Amino acid sequence: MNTFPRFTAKELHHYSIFLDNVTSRLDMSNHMAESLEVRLAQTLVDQLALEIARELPAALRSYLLGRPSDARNERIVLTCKLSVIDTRDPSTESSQQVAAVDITNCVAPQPSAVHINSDNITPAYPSPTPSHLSHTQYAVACRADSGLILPPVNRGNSNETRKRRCLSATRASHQTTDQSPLRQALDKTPAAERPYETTVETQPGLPSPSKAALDKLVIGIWQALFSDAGLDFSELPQAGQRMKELEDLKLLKNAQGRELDAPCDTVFATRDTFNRVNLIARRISQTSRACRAIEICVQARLIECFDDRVRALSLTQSHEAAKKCALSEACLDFGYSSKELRNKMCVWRGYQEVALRGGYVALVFSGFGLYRFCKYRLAFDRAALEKLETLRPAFEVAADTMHGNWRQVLGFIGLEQDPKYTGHFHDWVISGSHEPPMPLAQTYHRWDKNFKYDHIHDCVVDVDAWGDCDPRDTHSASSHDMDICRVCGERQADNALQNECMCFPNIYGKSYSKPPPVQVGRTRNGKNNGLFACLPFAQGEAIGEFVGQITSGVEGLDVMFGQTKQTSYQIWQGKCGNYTRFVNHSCKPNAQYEHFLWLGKQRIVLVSQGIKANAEITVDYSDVYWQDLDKRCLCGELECRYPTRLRP
Ligand SMILES: C[S@@+](CC[C@H](N)C(=O)[O-])C[C@H]1O[C@@H](n2cnc3c(N)ncnc32)[C@H](O)[C@@H]1O
Repeated sequence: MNTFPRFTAKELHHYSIFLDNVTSRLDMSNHMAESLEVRLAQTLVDQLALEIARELPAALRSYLLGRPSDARNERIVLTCKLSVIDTRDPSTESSQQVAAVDITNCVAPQPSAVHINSDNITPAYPSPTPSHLSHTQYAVACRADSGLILPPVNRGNSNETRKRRCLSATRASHQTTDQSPLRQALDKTPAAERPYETTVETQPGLPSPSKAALDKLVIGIWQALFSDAGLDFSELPQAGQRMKELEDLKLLKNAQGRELDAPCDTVFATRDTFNRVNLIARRISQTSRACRAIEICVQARLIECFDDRVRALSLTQSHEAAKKCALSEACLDFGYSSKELRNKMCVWRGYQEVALRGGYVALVFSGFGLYRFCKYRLAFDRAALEKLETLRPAFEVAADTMHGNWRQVLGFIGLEQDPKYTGHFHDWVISGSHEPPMPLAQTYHRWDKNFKYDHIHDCVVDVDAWGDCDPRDTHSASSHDMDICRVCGERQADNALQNECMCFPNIYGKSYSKPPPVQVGRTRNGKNNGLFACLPFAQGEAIGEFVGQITSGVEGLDVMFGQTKQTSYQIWQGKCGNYTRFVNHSCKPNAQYEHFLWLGKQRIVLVSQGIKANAEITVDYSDVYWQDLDKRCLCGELECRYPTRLRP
C-alpha cells in the first residue's frame, strides 16, 4: 500500500491570499465573513474534487509506470480523499473521499457529490471556522493498494486504425515481452530529444496536477495555431455589419428547397443556404475570437497598470491602503462592487502571468482553456510558468508565420506590432533552450554557406532526368479508373467536395491549407535538426507526404528510393521539399513511410505509429541506408543497431 500527496497548501497559495484579502479588507459582519469563507472553501473543495476526478486516470498510469517491474502483476486500487487540516493543530485533520478509480475496468472516476447551498453555510465537508481558516491547509491523498492488474483496454481498435493497418504490410513491431501489457501500451514513444520539453517537478512516476492542466492549455494553443480558422480583425470596425448578417440568418430560415429523394412534402435547407450559413458562422466566430483575444490582452494589461497605480499610490501611503485605493478607483470606472472586481481581477492576474511568461501569443491563441487555467490556478507553479516561457518562441514562430495579423491585438495595448519571424513556418528552427529560434539556413552554414531551401507542397519532376514524364505514374494511357482508391475502393479527387477516399484525409482531397502540427527543432546530440510533433499523432495517422525533387542517378546523398512496376526513381530533398526532410533515423522509430496511390501516382506517406506531443518524429532508415556508411547512429535507443559502427 502506498500513500502519496496530490495537492498541498502550496498549490492553494493564491486561494489563501484571496481568502485573507476577503476577510481582512471587506468590512463584513462576522456572519457574512463566515458564510463567504465557507462558500469559497466549498467551491475550492468542489473544484479539487473535479480536478482529481479528471486527473486520476493519468496519475494512475504514471504511477504504474514508475513501479518496479517485479510489482507489475499486482492489482492497484486507487482512492482519493481530501483532507482539511488546521496547521495550528494537525490533530484536527478530517477528511472525506472525493474520488476512486476502478483500474480493472479503466473506469473514469466520479467525485462523490459535494453539495453546498449558498443559503446554508453548513458544508458537506468538515466545516472550517473563520478563526482557523487562514491557517488551514488542504491536502489530497491518493492511496494505492496492490493486487492484480488486468490487461489494458485495447486502444488501437477504431475503424480508422484498422483501415490504416491494412495499408502497411511491413508495420514494424516493437513490443517487448519483459514488460506488463499496460506498460507496453503506455510506453511506446521513445526517449526522444524534445526541444520544448521542460521538467515538471514531481515525485517519480506521479504526474503533477499542474502538468496535466498546463498540457491541456498548451494543446489548446497549438490546436488554435494549426487551425484554419484565423483571427479576423479587419471585421471589427464593422461590428454593426455582423448584426446585419444575423438578420440575414433570419432570412436563411425561408431559403429551403426540395431534395430529389425526399417525400414531396419535405423541404430541406438548400446547398446554397447551407454554404451561406457556414460562411456566416465562420466569419462570426472569427470576429468573436478576435474580440475575445483583445479582451483578454486588455485585461492582462489592466493588471500591469493596476500594479503600477498601486506603486504610485504607495509613495504617499501604506501598500495596503494604496491597493484599496486603486481598487476603489477601478470599481468606480467599472461600476462593479469591489467583490466583483476582485474576483475578476484574480482571473485577469492569471492572464497577466501567462502573458508575462508565455507571451501575449499564448493569450491570443489559448481558447477557452485559459479561463479555467487562470481561475482555478492549480497549474500556477514555477515549473508550469517556466514551460510556457520555453514554448513562447515556438508559439511566436507559428503565429507570425501562419497568422500574420495576430500582432494587431498588441496594437490595442500599445505594444510593438511588427512580426519577429517572417517567411515560411519551417524556415525557423526552435532551440528548446533559452536560445531564440534560428533561421533554417543558418543551421546548415557549417556545411553550405549558401544554403537555401524551397518549401513545396507537391513533388517536382527533374526534367533533365525524366523529361516530361513522371516515373510515379502507375496507370496506362487506356486505364480510366485511376481515381479509384486501391485500398478503400472510393473515388479520389483533389477537390474536397468530390473526394470520397478517406485513407489519408489530412493530406489528400482537402480544402484547408495549414501544415500538420510539426515544427523543425534542434536536436541535442549531433543530429543537427529534427522534426518534432507539437500535438500527438494517433497510430495510423498520416503526418505528410514525402515531397521533393523526382530524379534519378543521385549518389552519395540522402535520397528516398521509389519503385513502380515500370521503373524506379529517387526523391531528393536537398534543395526543395517539405518538413519530412527533417525526419531523423531511430532504431526504435515512432513513424514509418508507406506507399499510397493517389490519382494513379505513387506517393510516399509518413505515417505515425503513435506519437506523443513534443516527441521527435523518427523513422527507421533501414539497413540498406546504414550498411555502407561510416556514420555512427545517434538515436540513443537501447536497441540501436549502429551505435559505434565504422565502414568495414
Ligand atoms: C534527412 S536528414 C534529417 C535531418 C537532418 N538531421 C538535418 O539536420 O538536416 C538525414 C541526415 O540526418 C542525420 N541523421 C539522421 N538520423 C541520424 C541518426 N540516427 N544518427 C546520426 N545522424 C542522423 C544524418 O546526417 C543524415 O544524413
